Amino acid sequence: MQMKAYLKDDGLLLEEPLPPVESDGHRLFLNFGCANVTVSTGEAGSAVSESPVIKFKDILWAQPCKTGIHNELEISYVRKLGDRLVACTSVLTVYSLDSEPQKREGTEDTLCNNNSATKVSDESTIFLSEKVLERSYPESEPGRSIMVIINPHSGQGKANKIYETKVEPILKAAQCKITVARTAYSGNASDIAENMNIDEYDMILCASGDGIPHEVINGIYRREDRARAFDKLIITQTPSGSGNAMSLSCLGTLEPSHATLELLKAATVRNDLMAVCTQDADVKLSFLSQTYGLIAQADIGTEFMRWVGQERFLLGVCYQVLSKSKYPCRIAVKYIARTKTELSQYYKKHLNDLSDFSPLSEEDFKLKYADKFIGLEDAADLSLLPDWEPLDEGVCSNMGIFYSGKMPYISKDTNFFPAALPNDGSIDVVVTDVRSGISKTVDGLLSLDKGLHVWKDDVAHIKVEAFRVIPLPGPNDRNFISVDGENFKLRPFQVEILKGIMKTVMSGGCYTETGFVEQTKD
Ligand SMILES: Nc1ncnc2c1ncn2[C@@H]1O[C@H](COP(=O)(O)OP(=O)(O)OP(=O)(O)O)[C@@H](O)[C@H]1O
Repeated sequence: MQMKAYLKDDGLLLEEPLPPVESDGHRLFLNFGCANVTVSTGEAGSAVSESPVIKFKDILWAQPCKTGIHNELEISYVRKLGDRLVACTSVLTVYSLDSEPQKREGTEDTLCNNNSATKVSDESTIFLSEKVLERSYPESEPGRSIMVIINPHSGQGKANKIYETKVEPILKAAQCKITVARTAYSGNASDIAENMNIDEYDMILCASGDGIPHEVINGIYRREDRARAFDKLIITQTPSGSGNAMSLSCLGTLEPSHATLELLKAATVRNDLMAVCTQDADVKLSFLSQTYGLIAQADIGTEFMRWVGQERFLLGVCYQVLSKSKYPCRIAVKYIARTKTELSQYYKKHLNDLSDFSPLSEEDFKLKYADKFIGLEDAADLSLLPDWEPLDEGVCSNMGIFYSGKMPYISKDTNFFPAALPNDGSIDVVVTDVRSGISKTVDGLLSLDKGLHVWKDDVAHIKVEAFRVIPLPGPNDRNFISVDGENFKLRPFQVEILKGIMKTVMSGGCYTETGFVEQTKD
């Protein structure tokens, strides 16, 4: 006999709690007579069910059971096993939760009741599974068609294993149509995105670090039908690299199986992108950040230490701070909010802005300021941009960090842009001055997890529509510019916002909570 389950508002109430799930590291055991269990690999562990409810938020798929027995459904769902989620499938006899069946007569809930347990017709079984699916995907679509792009070299080379053990079992249990491509060279993800048949897919899932989403948006940007392609495809990430800002900022997790569940269930949001151009007309899109100075040195300048793992960045930051390195430059901006008070007011005003889903056109890719920079004899010449303003020369000559970004979390515990908003048409910029001294710099860096650094007096925090950075010769032998965590040739560059170009998914329809609204002053 199958386990009975009752349809409730938040999920399926089982007659008794689910039995424990156990894993020996290779196989998954679920000691449950009526359960089919997906085989998984990964770490060993066990999970005991506290609740007898399979919540809709954990349900991946529901379909009439192959046995053809009425109101028997095959339900796939995730369960917690240690820190991660595993996919399970159970056959359940589903009834509505109806302690008073007479009240429900003539309504859809007469499908079933827990007293009389009446079997329903074939049609009702289909209806029942559709109802479960509908409730399980209130903000998204079940069974999406996904192009998965894995960078086997991401992080410490574990992206393949992470995908196969933590991501794919959940996608398969959710009946997604999956095509897997593994990158064979740097730039391969761009080529895939440029040439893929967009009609076959709903989503591009980057099983990688942030380098692959960066390549994907640039591959799509090169397409002749880029407006239609950006309109059609959702771009998302399961974390597998050393930098996974997209999953942290949009899906709120660095754990690949949790990210997979989130990306299946989360709401679609339009996110701004940034166009980064140089004077020789080279335009690259960026979804995350551009940085010059301390952070770029700590990131790109420590590439030779990749074997160290994520700690290499921290080591790089410590070295830069202790050596009091400065990175002279000139910066000009087109302000949106120039003071912290203005920025707070702006943030509150735009916090609940909704995505505009009207179709994109070539107009949306038109750059407003690029032609006033490309080919300019003197990169510092602002005469063609009367609304732009140079940043303080003293600060720029003693600059420690220049960091501009779109998404709030750039890495674990680093809430660098707590005031970032997905589609408001602004770029957040943070600039520090090395004259404030090591202790203040360290104090600022220690406040990064809560995003409190932006409130420090000696940290400039502004919102802009566009900006220009001109690196100047300084005391260091080798300086770097990083765009989305990738090395960008050292030269003057200009960035402007492209509003709402990229479709992605975000838990709750917004960026991961940063705490900025609580900190804003009136
Ligand atoms: N097969 C490949 N061989 C070499 N490089 C590759 C290959 N596939 C992708 N790449 C490059 O690897 C880089 C890093 O990718 P990704 O962001 O996925 O990993 P990561 O570990 O987070 O990297 P990073 O340390 O740069 O943040 C990208 O710039 C991409 O172009």
